[in-house]
Amino acid sequence: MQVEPQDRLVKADAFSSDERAAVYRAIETRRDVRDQFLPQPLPDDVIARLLAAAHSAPSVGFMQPWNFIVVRDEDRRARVFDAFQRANEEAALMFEGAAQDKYRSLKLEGIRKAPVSICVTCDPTRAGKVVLGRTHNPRMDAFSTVCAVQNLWLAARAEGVGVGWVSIFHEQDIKTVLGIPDHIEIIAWLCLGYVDRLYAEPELAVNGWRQRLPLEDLVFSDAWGVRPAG
Ligand SMILES: Cc1cc2c(cc1C)N(C[C@H](O)[C@H](O)[C@H](O)COP(=O)(O)O)c1[nH]c(=O)[nH]c(=O)c1N2
Repeated sequence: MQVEPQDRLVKADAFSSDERAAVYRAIETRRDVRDQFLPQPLPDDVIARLLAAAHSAPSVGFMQPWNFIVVRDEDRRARVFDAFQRANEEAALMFEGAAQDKYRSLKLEGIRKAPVSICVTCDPTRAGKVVLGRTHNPRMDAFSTVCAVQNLWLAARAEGVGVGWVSIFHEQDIKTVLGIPDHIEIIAWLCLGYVDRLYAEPELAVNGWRQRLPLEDLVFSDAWGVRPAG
């Protein structure tokens, strides 16, 4: 007997209030971690769960364009740190005066302190030339990969694992260190390790770099610029 697609539907009730609270707690207390990493290694089964969470992400045309390079090797991480340092100096020079001093005072990576890093990449060729849903915006493959990163980030919060996203480097430098082919795009360098303390607010807000915008300033009603009534 043929199984019709609708026979594959399963019950989708709302979560219990405890389950909901857990989801929102992960979302609200997730932080970008630079310095709070504890030295103990992440067990393989924890890494496997985080990668499974990432791999559960939505993707355009179910393209699943991601790869995950788990980097434990200290020498490679040291070379990535060197690439960060070079780029970070270039970045500092893009700010002027007091902002440059402030920028230099910020901690913006935990590449060597975190016991493991995961480089998340996007393969634009994963599902052939024409991909359902990506026909009119090729960047949708990268957006899909970012969804995988966010899944991993939230799952990590629930596991007591901190994640720090580092993007201050020339992509080619990291490709050279990890042997990544030319056509693959690097989406994220993630530093991972157990944490027992996290900032209650984004570290950049705590350090006075930039504050969270009021949500109501960002929400429009029906058309751009139209504020919701009331
Ligand atoms: C695409 C992308 C790239 C980066 C980041 C994030 C994202 C989404 N963030 C982390 C960023 O600073 C942080 O998410 C915000 O400051 C908000 O803080 P919480 O994540 O809520 O703690 C980040 N942080 C950092 O210290 N160095 C970096 O290179 C980057 N790069």
